[in-house]
Amino acid sequence: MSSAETPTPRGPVDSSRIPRYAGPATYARLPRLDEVGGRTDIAVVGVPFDTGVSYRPGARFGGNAIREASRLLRPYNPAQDASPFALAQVADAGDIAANPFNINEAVETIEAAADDLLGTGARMMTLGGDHTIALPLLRSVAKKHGPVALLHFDAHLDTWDTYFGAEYTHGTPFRRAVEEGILDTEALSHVGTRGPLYGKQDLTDDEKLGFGIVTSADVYRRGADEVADQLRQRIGDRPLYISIDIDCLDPAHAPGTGTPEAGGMTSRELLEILRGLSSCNLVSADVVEVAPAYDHAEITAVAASHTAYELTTIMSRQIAASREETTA
Ligand SMILES: N=C(N)NCCCC(=O)O
Ligand SMILES: [Zn+2]
Ligand SMILES: [Zn+2]
Repeated sequence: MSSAETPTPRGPVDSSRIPRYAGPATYARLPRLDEVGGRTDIAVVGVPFDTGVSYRPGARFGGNAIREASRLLRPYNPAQDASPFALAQVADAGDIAANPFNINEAVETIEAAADDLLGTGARMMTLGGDHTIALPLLRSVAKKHGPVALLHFDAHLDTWDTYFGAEYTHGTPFRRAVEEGILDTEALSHVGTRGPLYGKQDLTDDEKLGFGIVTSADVYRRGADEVADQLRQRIGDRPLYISIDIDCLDPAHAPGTGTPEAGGMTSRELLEILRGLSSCNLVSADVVEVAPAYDHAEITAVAASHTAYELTTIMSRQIAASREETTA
């Protein structure tokens, strides 16, 4: 497509004219999908679903809490020297309506809705919801790209087998994904892992599935830059999916979550690692497990809104770069 045919993206509401606290919240005050003709380069979509949790519920309210907390985001991202909402069209695609009383049906609904969005050519920036939703999202992404590299930021492994006999839960999505062959097992990493496990076997099982682990202590000792370099080398130019459980952060940085664990990363470390991955081929991403009932002063929702902002910036820079390549 020539640049003449590329419409100028419609950006966020101008906060110097309409106070940022006015009006209904979309992510970053961006237009809704219907306001940009149903087509967008990046679709920010909520998944208000938390039937898969093993402890505190409430992540069903996470997406809207992140939208509310994102009102203060500004259009230029100095850390990546980019204006993400000008480089590509980013729009808020609303919520996927998943059945709260039937996990299997919800998983199917989420996959079908993701198929529709990805089918339009959009990349997805999903706001959860509990971590169960990563499985149907990965299924859909793999239909489009083949098995993808996965970076999984989380206190937890989420590669357990079942809970109370249920195979789709927030503790099991990545075991299911490996079993289903939708992940590229040469490039799977957990980042921010910590906390008690059921037994040592959890680690053996996880390693057998193909995962490497960067613990939160590793991040502290080695620093964000070195960790990002190492991850980038492992990922190479593979299509990459990033799944961020906000409980990768220390409860001091993200109290509003369902299964908090002490000793986590700071939000500065998380944002810096993501910035260090800006050259990766990020095809879609999620930020999950924000449970606003346990939040204070929007600490968690603000961290999540900035996390999604860095991810969106990575994607929009790549979209702009590949557009330039095809017009050159
Ligand atoms: N994905 C999250 N947040 N937590 C998984 C914890 C599973 C457990 O209760 O053992
Ligand atoms: Zn977790
Ligand atoms: Zn998780």
